[in-house]
Amino acid sequence: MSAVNSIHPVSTSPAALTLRNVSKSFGEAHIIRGVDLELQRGERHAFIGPNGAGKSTLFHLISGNFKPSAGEILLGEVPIGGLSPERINRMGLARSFQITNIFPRLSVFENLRLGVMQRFGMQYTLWRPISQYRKVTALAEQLLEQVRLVRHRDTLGGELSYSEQRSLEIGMTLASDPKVLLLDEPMAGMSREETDYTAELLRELSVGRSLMIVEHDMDVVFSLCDRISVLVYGQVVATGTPEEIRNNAQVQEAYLGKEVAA
Ligand SMILES: Nc1ncnc2c1ncn2[C@@H]1O[C@H](COP(=O)(O)OP(=O)(O)OP(=O)(O)O)[C@@H](O)[C@H]1O
Repeated sequence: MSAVNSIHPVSTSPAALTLRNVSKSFGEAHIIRGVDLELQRGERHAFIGPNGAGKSTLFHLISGNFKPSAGEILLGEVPIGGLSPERINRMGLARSFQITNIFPRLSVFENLRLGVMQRFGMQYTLWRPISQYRKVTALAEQLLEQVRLVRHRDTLGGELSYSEQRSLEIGMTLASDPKVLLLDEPMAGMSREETDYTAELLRELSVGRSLMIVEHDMDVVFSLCDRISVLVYGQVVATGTPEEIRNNAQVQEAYLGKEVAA
């Protein structure tokens, strides 16, 4: 199957994230098989593909949860393949998972403040300069507004609705002020209304960053993203603009069918 390789002119090089011939095997199972990709600065890029194609595995490789069996991963111009997730996070890449990952017994504000403290490598201690405390508080307040949770400032994380919990989680992901943001199925389990709301939120929050998402909701993928890559059996079979992917007969046949043609 031939790849559609059109580079969307979102920004000039170097790319925010580069994958060169990235592969991952578990024993004899070759799950990711030579993926090449350039995520441009400011670009919103989706990975789509059938269940088991390797989308989550690819995210695990980029975020440092798995070590590549072969190939190169660069954040900007710096190789990150095989580094720890914490180190990669400090270098400017943040990731959220399919499962919501917040502290249910802390308030929304406390969750966000914890995220900001982690960014500065701060632990909970009684002794901290007041200036640092103010900075952390100000940044947490800013995040609270960005993820539109001001009215839930003092609500416990566990008492938010599901989509509000995902908004909070996105806020915590942003607490490290990442250049590259990876979101794994951010709309999973949401109603149509919640999905539309979250898509709009992501559009706002991704300004000035590069976003890579894995998402099964094709309406979101095609309206939110600048480019889409189609992963089948661990290989990128096409990369292109939504229009290019929509019109790619091989993609329609191999995976999307009527969903995209409609
Ligand atoms: N640690 C592991 N050891 C062995 N096989 C694994 C491991 N992690 C994932 N796999 C296999 O890799 C394949 C790809 O899984 P992955 O979760 O990356 O797919 P996916 O495209 O994200 O699927 P979905 O859309 O269902 O989430 C699957 O066959 C899975 O069983």
